[in-house]
Parts: sequence; C-alpha cells; structure tokens
Amino acid sequence: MPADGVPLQPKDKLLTTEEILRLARIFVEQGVRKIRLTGGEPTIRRDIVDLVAEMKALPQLEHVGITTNGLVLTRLLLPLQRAGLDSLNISLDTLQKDRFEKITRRKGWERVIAGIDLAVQLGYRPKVNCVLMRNFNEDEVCDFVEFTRDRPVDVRFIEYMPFSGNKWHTDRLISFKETVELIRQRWPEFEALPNGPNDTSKAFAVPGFKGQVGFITSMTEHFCGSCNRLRLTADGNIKVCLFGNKEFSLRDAMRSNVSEEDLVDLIGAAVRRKKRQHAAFSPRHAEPLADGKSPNDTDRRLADTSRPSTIASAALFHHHLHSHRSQLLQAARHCSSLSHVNAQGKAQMVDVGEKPTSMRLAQAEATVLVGERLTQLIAANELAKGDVLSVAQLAGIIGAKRTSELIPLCHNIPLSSVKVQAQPLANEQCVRLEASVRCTGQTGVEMEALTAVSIAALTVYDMCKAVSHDICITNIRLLRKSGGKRDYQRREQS
Ligand SMILES: Nc1nc2c(ncn2[C@@H]2O[C@H](COP(=O)(O)OP(=O)(O)OP(=O)(O)O)[C@@H](O)[C@H]2O)c(=O)[nH]1
Ligand SMILES: C[S@@+](CC[C@H](N)C(=O)[O-])C[C@H]1O[C@@H](n2cnc3c(N)ncnc32)[C@H](O)[C@@H]1O
Ligand code: SF4
Repeated sequence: MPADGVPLQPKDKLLTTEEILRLARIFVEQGVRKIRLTGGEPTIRRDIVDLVAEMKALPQLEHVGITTNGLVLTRLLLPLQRAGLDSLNISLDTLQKDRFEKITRRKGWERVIAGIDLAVQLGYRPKVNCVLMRNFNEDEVCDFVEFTRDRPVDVRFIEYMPFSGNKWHTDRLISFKETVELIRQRWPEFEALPNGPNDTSKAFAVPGFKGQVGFITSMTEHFCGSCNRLRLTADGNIKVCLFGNKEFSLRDAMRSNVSEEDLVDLIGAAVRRKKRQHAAFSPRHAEPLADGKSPNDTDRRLADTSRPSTIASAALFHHHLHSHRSQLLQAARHCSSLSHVNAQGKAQMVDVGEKPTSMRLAQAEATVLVGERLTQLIAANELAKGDVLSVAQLAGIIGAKRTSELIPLCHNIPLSSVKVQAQPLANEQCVRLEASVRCTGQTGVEMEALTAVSIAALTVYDMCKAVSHDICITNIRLLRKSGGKRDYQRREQS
C-alpha cells in the first residue's frame, strides 16, 4: 500500500452486480470455463457471496476461484463455501507480523494466517501468493517453504513485476532459478512436479511435506505461449493481457444498450488481438533461461505500462449510429425522385428475389486528414482515448454489418467477410481506411463497404477530436466491385 493510499474509483464507474453476471454469462456461453474474482480486493464488494452463488448457477461454468488479501476470510469463507466457491488464493508476502504491517500499513497478519488455516479446515488447498523482492523478504524464502511442511497449502513465489508506480527495478527482481538454488541449499531433494497445460506456476515440493511450492516466473520465463486468460477490470474494461493497455469498455457498451451480438463481437475482436507474449517487454530475458537458451541482455526494457487508454467508443459509436440513422431517415422523406419509389410515391425496396446468386465483393476507401501531430500519435498508439486504429477497424466491421439499419432501402445481406484496414500515412498526414466486404447473394455489398469506411472514419474523428478539431474526412469512395451485373474498377486511385 503506497504511503498516500490509492485513489478509489467512484462507485458508479464500477460494474454493478447485474452487469458482472451478464458478462459472466456471455463469457461462459462463449466457452470460458473458469472465473477468478481478483482485484483490487474482491472481498470489499458487498455482493461477493451472491456473485459466487450466481456464477456457480451457470451450468457450463466449471470453476469459480477468488484471489484475496485474506483479511476478512474468517468472516466470509464459510458463506463463500456455501455459495460454491471452488478454490482460493491468498496473498501474503511475509510471515513476520511487523513486516506485514509495514507493507500493508495495517494490522491483520494474524487474521490472514487464521484465514489460511480456516481454508484448510474447510477442505480447501489454498494457494499462498508471495511476491519476492530483494532486500525486502528474500530472507523468508525458507520460512515459506517450511510453512508447507505440515499444511496442505501451495506457497507460490511470484517474480516481482513492473506495474505503473511500483518502483520496479531489475535489481529488486529475484528470479525463479535463484530462488530454487537458495531452497536447494537447505533441501537438496527439492523436486519439480508435473504442471497443467495453462498453469501460471511451476510446481515443486520437498518430498514428505504436506504442501508444495510453486514459482510464477512471469519475468524470467514468461508463460504467454500457453496463456488463455482474459481479464475484466472492476470498471468493465476487457484486457487480453495483464500488461496490455485497456481494451474496450464493456461497461460503456452495455450502458449504451449495444446488442448482445455486438457485445460478443467486441469481446471477440479483443481476443483476436491477443499477442503471443506480453506487450510490455522486449522479447529479451533477464537471465539464462531454464531451457538453455542464451540471454542477450540483462537489462530488461520496459514499455510504458502506465499509458492511459480509455476506449469508450462503443457508447459513442452507438450514439453516432442513432443520430446518423435519424438524419438519413429525414433525408429519405424529401427524396421523391429516387428509383426506390413505387407508383404511389412510397419508398420501396427493389425486389432482388429473381436475381441470380453470386459471390460479390466490394472495396471502398476513406481518408481522414488529421495533420502531422495526430498522425504521429496514432502511429505510436499514444492517444489518451486508446488504440485508434483497432477501434476504427472494429467500428468499420460493425458498420458494415449494420448497413441495412442505417441506409433505409438497403437489403439486409448476410455477409461472409468484412475486412477493414486502418493505416496512418506519415507523408500524407492522414489515416487511410480501406474496407473489403464479401457475400454470396442476390445483391451486392458496395453500400456495406462504403458504410464500413464511413463509420471507421467517424470513429477516427471521435477518438482524435480531444487533440484537434482540424480533421477532415474525405475521399469516401468505391474502389472496385465484382460479382453483380456490372463489375466496376476505379481507374485513378490516388
Ligand atoms: N503474466 C501473467 N501473470 C499472471 C497472470 N495471471 C496471474 N498471474 C500471476 O500470478 C499471480 C497470482 O495470481 P492469482 O490471482 O493467484 O491467479 P492464478 O495464478 O492465475 O491462479 P490459479 O488459477 O490458481 O492458477 C499474479 O500476481 C501474477 O503474478 C497472467 O495472466 N499473466
Ligand atoms: C493484485 S492482487 C489482487 C487480489 C487481492 N487484492 C490480493 O491481495 O490477493 C493479485 C496478486 O497479484 C500479486 N501482485 C501484486 N503486485 C505484484 C507485482 N508487482 N508483481 C507480481 N505480483 C504482484 C499479489 O501479490 C496477488 O497475489
Ligand atoms: S500474455 Fe499477458 S496475460 Fe498472458 S501470460 Fe503473458 S503477460 Fe500474462
């Protein structure tokens, strides 16, 4: 706990019980089988027991766990167990009462130990998380191993990770290998055990001890290759990586009544951007790897993990859709000479039922002139609102899918593919957007491609307008289309 405490989020920014449960249901329907409630500190939520009970009622969910500072377990663990809690991890960085009070700036060490013992009595095999820091608690490594002699607990040593403001430094990191060597000086028989496919920790034990020891080697041997985790912050942002920027505000999407289908799309798009390894570091390792690969640098490079990036565009996007739609409907009422008008002067859709089915493709582009500074900020992904290019891409995809709702007489066409590319061009000081839409049907998809780039362009505007209003959306145009009665190819494309 920092000396000045930590700023708390206003309550209305946090997800409500209903919002958490709705997202839990959606995630489970999409294939998630384990949910861990962590934090922040999950036990400060008054609804924590109800949350566990409601989640356990989701038929396909196999496991609900919690990670807690353990301070109120003696009061809460029994109700949590009755609610169905499957497992618990308790954070404890020291076995010394005074040191605990120094780290946490509060009393309560005895309560945490009592919470661990209660968990054991109730039949759990709790995991005890201990972050090792040099010149701080490294002298307790063997005490923690000793803690596993008579208790069926899994003590896990976590390599100290850099998070914004925690004064991380390479020198403070105590590596997995170093810790194992230290333990083997006292217990030479300390042995490795098998691990599960997506475990964060490497299991070890002293033969004969009731408990075991694990190592979470996020820094020296990252396990990103087998990482299958998604993270949802207390205020509703989905993060596909612990070290990544915030992704989308699912809270804002839900509060602006985005449909469930679009919510699933937002989640899917975030998941597809999950990288092979964590974003915050160069691929270099801090020291020789256990698998024998040689390191090339001991100086770990950190990217800026504290960069703010609130992406609340789902809400704004929804707003655009609605205002855009009513403007368009108004315009349609004044257009009496359209071909989509019947003999009585009423608007009608063209009946495409007789047309042959064919594979149709349309490509369109748009250019957003943003100026030099914004082009640089976008390229470096340094805008406060978040990752402009990814959000624009996603908005374009949603736009293509919603075209028939926006353009009054457009058919609702099942699309087989929508691809949107967003590229900052340094020389032209612009973002170029290109959409490519495909379907197999009786009418084409040029409106879908044009809508995709238009919505993507508006999204770029929306995410940049805090920096400058000197932005111009231009050159929204069809590039080519094929598969219908007449193909089209734009000649001059600059
Ligand atoms: N790099 C990385 N580290 C993680 C991730 N999840 C958990 N950890 C590390 O594991 C520590 C303990 O996290 P816990 O909340 O106990 O969760 P867990 O280890 O995933 O728990 P289990 O489900 O019991 O394996 C964290 O402090 C991190 O150091 C992750 O997704 N990526
Ligand atoms: C952030 S806490 C949140 C849950 C809960 N409040 C708790 O104390 O367990 C989750 C885990 O992250 C660990 N953790 C916190 N800061 C860390 C750091 N800089 N490096 C590695 N692990 C860290 C904690 O020790 C804890 O086990
Ligand atoms: S990809 Fe991110 S979340 Fe997954 S293990 Fe690596 S750091 Fe953790």
